[in-house]
Amino acid sequence: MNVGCWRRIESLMAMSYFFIFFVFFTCTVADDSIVSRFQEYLKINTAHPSPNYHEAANFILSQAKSLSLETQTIEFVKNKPLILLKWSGKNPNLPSILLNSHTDVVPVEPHKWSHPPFEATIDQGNIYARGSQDMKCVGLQYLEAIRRLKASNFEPLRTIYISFVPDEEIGGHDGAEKFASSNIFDEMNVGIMLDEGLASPDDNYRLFYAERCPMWLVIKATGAPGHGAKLYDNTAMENLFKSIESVRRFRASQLDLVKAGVKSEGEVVSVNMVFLKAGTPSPTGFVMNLQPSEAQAGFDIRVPPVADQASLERRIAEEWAPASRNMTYEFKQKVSVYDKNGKPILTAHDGSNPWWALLEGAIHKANRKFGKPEIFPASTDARYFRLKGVPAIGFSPMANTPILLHDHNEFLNKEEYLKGIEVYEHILKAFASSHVETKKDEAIRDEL
Ligand code: MET
Ligand SMILES: [Zn+2]
Ligand SMILES: [Zn+2]
Repeated sequence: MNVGCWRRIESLMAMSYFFIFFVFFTCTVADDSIVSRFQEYLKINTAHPSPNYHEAANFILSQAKSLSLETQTIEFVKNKPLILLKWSGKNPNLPSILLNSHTDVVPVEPHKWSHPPFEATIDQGNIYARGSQDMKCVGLQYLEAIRRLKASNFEPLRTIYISFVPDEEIGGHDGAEKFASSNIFDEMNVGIMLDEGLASPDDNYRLFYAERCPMWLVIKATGAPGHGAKLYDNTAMENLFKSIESVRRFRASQLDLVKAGVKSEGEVVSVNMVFLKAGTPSPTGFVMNLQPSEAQAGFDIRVPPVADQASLERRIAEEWAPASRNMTYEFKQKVSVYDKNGKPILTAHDGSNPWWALLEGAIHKANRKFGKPEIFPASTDARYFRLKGVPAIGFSPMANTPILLHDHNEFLNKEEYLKGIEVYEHILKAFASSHVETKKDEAIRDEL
């Protein structure tokens, strides 16, 4: 080989090194700005009881502007803005796609966190913040996927809406519930909606077709007050404890079904005591030689759509808070697991729902796996949309991630976040290009 030939090989090699370096450098810079935008959103403190909704709204609106999306700010209730974004499809007559996320997060106990919950610190690639899993990740991943689709000149056939709603963590009544029953929503002609799911500790994503419904129960016992030294029947405390024992027996029976592998978490009724309130306060704590005349306990109950909700209500009235034991009860939140025709609220997840196959295909295209469809063990805004007959799938692309929603030290790994964007890119491409005819959930339930 002559010298000239060597030179040419050398310069070709130098060019390819430069090219590889250039691609690597460009990707890293792009990834850094994607992660910075996520951090910016996480730093906005939208924790209850006083979420900073306006700052979150301004941030989302500025992102929407950079993506040339149409925007609408809707206040069904003053100071609780719902941001609705729109990317118009080439065929606006086809049913649209709705991507939903909530902007609020649950409160924190900051001193129990290893990193401050509203600083979005990155430690060993993990982004620590309240909302990193539940569910600011998903909201921004939708937008980042749209950014990439726009950059590749993709044009959706169907219109894509993206909603950022307030108040999910306190029941969604001033957010998704009002939105789903508004004329604005009816006019959107939504054919499929996506909402939140859960992280998965293994490498299978989790997909949800239904959810348990919350029944937040407070039971109250009354009884004659008396001397702290006297043993007698029917005290408020004794009456309450008989109920608590009964609740605990029921709880154990449900947990046993899960432990034995007979049912999954979403298929049993969960009941957890969340507060106890009793006693007569004194400047040093509580009066010790007085048996109180009232005692209360609160329970977070979650009921799967496959359970008999009416019989659970009978159990509450007859065993957990019977009038015969001087007890009363009230629900702080009670959501029916049935629709107006008495059918359980769920989204078809078999061949009758073409969206399901499109979603699974898109996840495979992104080289990811998923497990068997599940019932979401907690509650989401998806139920309001399912109630309107719209198929809804719960999905948060977080594999190989511990489940930390509502926990201390909530985090999401940076690479997992970036991977999720790619997954949504595939899903949106599949959904927005699809011509498939789809049925409303209500029609599918009628056939069941
Ligand atoms: N998503 C929250 C939860 O499951 C809020 C539900 S409101 C009834 O606890
Ligand atoms: Zn959530
Ligand atoms: Zn939550």
